[in-house]
Amino acid sequence: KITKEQQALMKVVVEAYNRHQIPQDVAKKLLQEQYSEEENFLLLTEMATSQVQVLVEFTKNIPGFLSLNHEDQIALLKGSAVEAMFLRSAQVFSRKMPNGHTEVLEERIRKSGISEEFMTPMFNFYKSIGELHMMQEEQALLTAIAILTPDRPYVKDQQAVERLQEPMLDVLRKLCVLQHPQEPQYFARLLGRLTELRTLNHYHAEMLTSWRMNDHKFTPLLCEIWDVE
Ligand SMILES: CC(C)c1onc(-c2c(Cl)cccc2Cl)c1COc1ccc(-c2ccc3c(C(=O)O)csc3c2)cc1
Repeated sequence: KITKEQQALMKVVVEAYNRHQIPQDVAKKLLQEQYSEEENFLLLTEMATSQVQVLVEFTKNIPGFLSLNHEDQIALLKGSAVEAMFLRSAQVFSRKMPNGHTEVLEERIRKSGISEEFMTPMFNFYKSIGELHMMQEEQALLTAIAILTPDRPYVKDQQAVERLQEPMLDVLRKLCVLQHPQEPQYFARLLGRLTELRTLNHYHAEMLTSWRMNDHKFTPLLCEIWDVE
C-alpha cells in the first residue's frame, strides 16, 4: 500500500531524524552537574540550544524544505521550534533512557524556575506521548509534519508548505494502519498530540516571560528563534 516514492520519502526523513541528535557529551552533562535551580536552568538552556541546532539540520533534510521561500523557512523554524523540542524531549521520557537521563531530565525541568501551573500540562503531554509507544518512523514523520505546519505566523506561501506537509501526512496515515492494525484510531491520536502541542506553545511563551522577569539569560540562538531580548 505504501508506494515506492512514499518509502523513499520516509527513508530520507527517518535517516535525517536519527542522524541529527544532541551530541552525547552534551546529553551526558545532564547527569554530571549540580542540582541548583541556576545550574538546572543553564543545563536546560544548553540542551535547548544544542537541540535547536539539531532541529535546523533535520529540517534542511526534509524534502522540498530548502526550495521554500527563505523567509517562510525561517517562519516555519521559529513557529515550530518549541513543539519540535517538546516532541524530542518526550522521546527521552518515553525511551526510558538506560543511562538515567529520564529521571534527571525530569528533575532538572521541575527545578528550573518553571511555575507549577506549567508542570501539569507539560508532564501530561510527556505521559500522553509515552503511552503511544511511537516507532521512530512515526516520531520522525510527526516532527516533520509539525515543522511543515502551513498556518504559522508570518508564513506567506501557505500552499507551498501544504504541498510538502500533505505527502508526509499520507505516509504517516498508511504507516499507522500498517503498524497498528488493531488500533484504527492511532493516526487520529497522533494528530491529537499536534493539537496538544499548540497549547503548550502558549504555556511556553509564559515560561519565557517569567524566566526573563527573574533575569535568566538565554543564548543568542534561542533569543533569535524565540524573539527575546
Ligand atoms: C532554554 C531552556 C531553559 C528551555 O526553555 N524551554 C525549554 C523546554 C522545556 Cl523545559 C520542555 C520542552 C520544550 C522546551 Cl523548548 C527548555 C529546555 O529545552 C530542552 C530541549 C531539549 C532537551 C533534550 C532533548 C533531547 C535529549 C536527548 C536525546 O535526544 O538523546 C538526551 S538529553 C536531551 C534533552 C531538553 C530540554
